[in-house]
Amino acid sequence: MNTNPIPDPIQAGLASGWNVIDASALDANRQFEVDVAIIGTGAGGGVTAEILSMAGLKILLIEEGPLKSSKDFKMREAQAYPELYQESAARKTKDKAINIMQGRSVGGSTTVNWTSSFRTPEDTLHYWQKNFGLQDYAPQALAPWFDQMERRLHVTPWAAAPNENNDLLRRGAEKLGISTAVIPRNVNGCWNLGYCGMGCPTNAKQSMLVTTIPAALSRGAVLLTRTRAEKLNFKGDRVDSLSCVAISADGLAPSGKTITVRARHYVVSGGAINSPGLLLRSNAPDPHRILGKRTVLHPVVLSAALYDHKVDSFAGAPQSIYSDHFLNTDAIDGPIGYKLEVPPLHPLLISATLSGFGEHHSHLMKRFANLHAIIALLRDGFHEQSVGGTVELRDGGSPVLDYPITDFVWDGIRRALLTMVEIQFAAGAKIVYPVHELADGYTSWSSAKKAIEALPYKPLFTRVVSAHVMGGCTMSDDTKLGVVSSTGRYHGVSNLSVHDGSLFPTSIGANPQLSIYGITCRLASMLAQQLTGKPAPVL
Ligand SMILES: Cc1cc2nc3c(=O)[nH]c(=O)nc-3n(C[C@H](O)[C@H](O)[C@H](O)COP(=O)(O)OP(=O)(O)OC[C@H]3O[C@@H](n4cnc5c(N)ncnc54)[C@H](O)[C@@H]3O)c2cc1C
Repeated sequence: MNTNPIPDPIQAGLASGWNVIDASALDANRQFEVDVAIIGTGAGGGVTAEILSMAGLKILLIEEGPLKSSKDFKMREAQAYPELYQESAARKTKDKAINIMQGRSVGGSTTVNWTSSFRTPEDTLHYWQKNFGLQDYAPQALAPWFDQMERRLHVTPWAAAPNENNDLLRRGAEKLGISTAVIPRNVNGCWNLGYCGMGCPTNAKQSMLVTTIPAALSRGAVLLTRTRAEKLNFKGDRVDSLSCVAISADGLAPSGKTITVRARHYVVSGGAINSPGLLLRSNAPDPHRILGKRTVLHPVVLSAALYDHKVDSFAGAPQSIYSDHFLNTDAIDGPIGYKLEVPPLHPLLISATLSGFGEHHSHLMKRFANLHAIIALLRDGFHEQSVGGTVELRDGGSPVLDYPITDFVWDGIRRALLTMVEIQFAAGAKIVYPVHELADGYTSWSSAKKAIEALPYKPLFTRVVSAHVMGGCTMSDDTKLGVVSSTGRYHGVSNLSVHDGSLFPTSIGANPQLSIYGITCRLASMLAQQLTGKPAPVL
C-alpha cells in the first residue's frame, strides 16, 4: 500500500503507459528509428523534448542516469550523490583543484539544482553580440522566450522570508551599504524544506523531471534510461546513426548490451563537459580545434563562519538572497566580477568542502547548527586571461576538464574572500573561516584581512568548486569562433544540433538554468518549424 500522500507524477505516468525503457534490464541489443534523438534530459534536453513532441515529431530521449521520482528522494546525501550526480558528486578537474557538481538522472542537473532562476544579464548578451557576432541574442529579442519559460516553470521571486543562512548575507551586506535582492525560484507550492540538492521530495521544484519530460512522454516520446550515447557515426555531412551502451543498474559500468539509434535529426543535450566529450569521441568535424575549449565554470569560493545563535543552514529555501554589487563594479571585461549567494549546508558536502582535518575540522562540524557560508561565483570567460578550460578525453573515452586558474582569476578569488569575510563580521560572526588550506579561523575583520592578503593563491590550497558548467560547444556563425551556429546547428553537419549550457561563449554571470531554458526554447522552436514545415507550438 502506498502510504505517501504526495502525488508522484512519474509513478502516475508510468502506470498510464509511458514508454520508458530501463536499458540496464535489457537482455538483447536494441535498435530504434525515430524523427529526433535527444541525448540528455536536463535543462536543454527537457525543453527540446516538450517542444518537438508538441510539434508531432517522434522523439527518443536517451539518458545515462536512472529515472527516479519523489518516492525515491529521501533527503539523504549518502543516497542522493551516487544516484543523482555525475561521478557521485565528486567530479573534478584534471588537476583535481576544482570539484564539479552536475546531475546524472532523468531531469539532469535540474533534478538536483537549487532553483535560483535569473534571466541572462544584458551585459552578457551584449558581450556575445559584440565578440561572437550573436546579433539575434539581444535582450528584447530573447525576452519572449524567457517569458514563455518563466510561465511554464512558475518562476517568481521567493515570497517567504529568507532562511537565516540567506538573511545573514542580507543583514551583513546592508550594514556595509552593499545592495542585495530576492532570488526568483522555479517552484510551485514549495514546502521550504531545503533539500533541493537531493531531489525535491514534494515535486514543488519545477525541474524537467516533473514538467517538460512528463509532457513529452504523455505525447508518446520514448525514454531510454541507463543508456549512454557513446558515438555519433557520420556519413558525409550527416549523422547516420548513434551508438549507445546500456549501463548496469548500479550505474557503474556498461552492461554489455548495445542500442543503435537512427534519426532524421540528433540533438546533443548532455550538458557542458559531457556534450563536447561525446562529440570529441565521435570525431565530429572541428577544423579550427575549438571543440571542448572555452568551458567555463563560474569558479566558486566560499567563506564559512560561526555565530552565537543557530543558523540551521540546511533548512529552508537554499538560495533566496543575492548581491550583484561586485559583479558589475567594473567593465565586464575588466577585473573579474563576482555574484554573492549562499549555499545550503548539508553535513556530507560541507565537511568535504571545508579545509583542515582532525580536531580543527571536528570542532567546526560539532557546531554545524551555528555554521553559515557565503559563496562568490566568479564571472569567467570575458577576459583574455579568463578563457575557461578545455575538455579532453581520458584513455577510456570519458571526458575530463583541464581548467587552469590564472592569476587574473586568483586576484578575483582573493577579493571575493575579503568581501565575504567582511560581510560575515558585519552580520555578527564570532569566527570566520575563509576556505583555504592555510587559513585559520579569525575573530576580527582586521586579522582576517591581513591573513587573506598574505595567503598563497594556488591550486589545491584555496577550495574552488562549481555547479555551473557552461561552454565547450561555443555558438557563433563565424566558424573560427563557434562549433555551433547561432541557431544551435553544428557547423558542417546537416542533421545535428546542440541544445544545452555548452552553447554559451562565456559564463552567464548568473545561475544558468533560465538562460538554458529560454535559449533552447527558441532553438527548439526553430528546429520544430524546420523539421515539420509548420509554425512551432508555444509552451
Ligand atoms: C547542485 C546543483 C545546484 C544548482 N543550482 C542551480 C540554481 O539554483 N540555479 C541555476 O540556474 N542553476 C543551478 N545549477 C545548474 C543548472 O542546473 C545547470 O546549469 C543546468 O541544468 C544545465 O543544463 P544542461 O541541459 O546543460 O545539462 P544537465 O541539466 O546537466 O543535463 C545533462 C543530462 O545529460 C545526461 N548525459 C550526459 N552525457 C550523456 C550521454 N553521453 N548519454 C546519455 N546521457 C547523457 C546527463 O546524465 C544529464 O542528465 C545547479 C547545478 C547543480 C548540480
